[in-house]
Amino acid sequence: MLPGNIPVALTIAGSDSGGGAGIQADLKTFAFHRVHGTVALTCVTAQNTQGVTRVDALTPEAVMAQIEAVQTDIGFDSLKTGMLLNAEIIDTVSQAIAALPNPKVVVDPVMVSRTGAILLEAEAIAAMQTQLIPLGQVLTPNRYEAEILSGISIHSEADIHQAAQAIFRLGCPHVLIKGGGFSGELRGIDFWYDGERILKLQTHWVNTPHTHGTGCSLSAAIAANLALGYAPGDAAQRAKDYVTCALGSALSIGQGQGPIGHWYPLLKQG
Ligand SMILES: Nc1ncnc2c1ncn2[C@@H]1O[C@H](COP(=O)(O)OP(=O)(O)O)[C@@H](O)[C@H]1O
Ligand SMILES: Cc1ncc(COP(=O)(O)O)c(N)n1
Repeated sequence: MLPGNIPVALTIAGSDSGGGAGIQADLKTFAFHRVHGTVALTCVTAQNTQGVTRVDALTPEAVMAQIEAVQTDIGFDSLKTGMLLNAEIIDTVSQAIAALPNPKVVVDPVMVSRTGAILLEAEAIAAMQTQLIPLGQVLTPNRYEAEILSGISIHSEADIHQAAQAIFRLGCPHVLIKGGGFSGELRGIDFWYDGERILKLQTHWVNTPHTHGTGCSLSAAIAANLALGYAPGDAAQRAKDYVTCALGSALSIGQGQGPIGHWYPLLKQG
């Protein structure tokens, strides 16, 4: 048995049968941070490296029961939300989070998969904006999600700054706009805004088509680092480093976009 307190994180997200994104990415990320991962599953996707062929939602009651089961026995130091699919699940998850005493919450506002599948119903976007986002400590939209949440179409660094400020006004104190969808010199640069300063989180661009699960893994790594006790800004920088390394070991499996390789630290040990 390990001594001391084991850090625990909870992911409230969907399942990806291909093992690249969703709770599968989250649990791998937690494990590689030596954080015990727990789960409240919101939906099951039939998914592979090429696309999503079916989505089945769990009931909001089933989602709430999972959160309560973890909370009343194991507890958790941080949580992240991923694919929530519909307004009813967002409502339930928001109620559960609002009842927590001192939550460290990362909201990944998952809307569309890399392969173009809808992962959040259009009528649920308002619930995401008004109910869930104000409860988060860190919010991690990609380019598309930042455009939807801010109403600003992003073509330049000035647009990113404007979007970050507009999203900040939704009520989450740290906004990280992710740069996987940017082009030119903005490619791969993430923008961190805390209401005062905009910081660039920059590593290097990895030239691979196998990027499935980068966003899920980034938000899970932020949650893991929050569970480990890091401050939000440090947690974000460490998460960015983690995802960059995992992209460098991405897996060429399936016919489409393979997942990032979480076990790069083991490969390094030989
Ligand atoms: N090819 C790449 N090389 C380096 N970093 C990348 C690459 N693609 C995405 N990233 C990084 O992965 C993280 C997830 O970003 P992004 O792909 O924009 O999110 P999502 O998966 O939600 O669409 C960000 O830190 C982004 O900068
Ligand atoms: C269950 C689930 N959750 C999240 C994503 C987004 O990940 P990506 O942007 O890499 O497709 C996904 N494809 N599936």
